[in-house]
Amino acid sequence: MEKIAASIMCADMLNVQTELERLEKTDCDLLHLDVMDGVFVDNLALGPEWMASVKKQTSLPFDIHLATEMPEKYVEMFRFLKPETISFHIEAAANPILLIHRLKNYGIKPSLALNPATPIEDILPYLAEVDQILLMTVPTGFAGQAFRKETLEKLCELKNILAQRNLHPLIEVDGNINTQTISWMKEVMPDIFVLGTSALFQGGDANSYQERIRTVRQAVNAYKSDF
Ligand SMILES: O=C(CO)[C@H](O)[C@H](O)COP(=O)(O)O
Repeated sequence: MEKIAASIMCADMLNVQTELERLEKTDCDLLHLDVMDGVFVDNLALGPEWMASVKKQTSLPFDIHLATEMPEKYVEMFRFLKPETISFHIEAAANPILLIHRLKNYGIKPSLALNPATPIEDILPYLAEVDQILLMTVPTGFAGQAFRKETLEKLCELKNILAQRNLHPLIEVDGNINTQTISWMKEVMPDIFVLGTSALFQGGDANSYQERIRTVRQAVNAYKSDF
């Protein structure tokens, strides 16, 4: 079954404990945590001490996205949190294969993050080595951006390549994911949907998180059954 991840950088940062309690009451599968270094992207987000406090308040597995230069350094900084997955950007890694193997040795699933501007060819040599591919559907860095429609072609191409090579890393999509943008993916359904401001944390009644997640799941199931 497809998984839902909640992107915590989009939550109400002045009420994180309450936000986590609300998420605990939903059937969300993962907590997506973006690390931004102000260099790889023009934004700063989420440090290890803060994540350690979050970990004490939630049972949701961590899905960390390193939107950073030098992911090798950040893997060392964040591995004590025992995340399920760490995604890093191929262009930022000094030696991707070494980092993939190091993550595996640490018991963390390696994932490659792909920005809309990064060609798919850049990750092809590593597809057989990773558990996940984080396909960014907006340029990494900021919540609340518009969906980049050209990433749909990339999703399609990636699915085809994986099928041709009989490889099965999970495909995670992140950036303006909601029922409308999911409808555009119906022919090439990804495996994990990261929900941020667009489908989950936008204003309104925060008690309806479960309802919003249910709506997304229903959309995924409905579009899947169309194909
Ligand atoms: O990766 C991110 C930003 O780079 C966020 O996880 C993502 O943008 C959240 O979703 P939304 O676009 O709906 O705010």
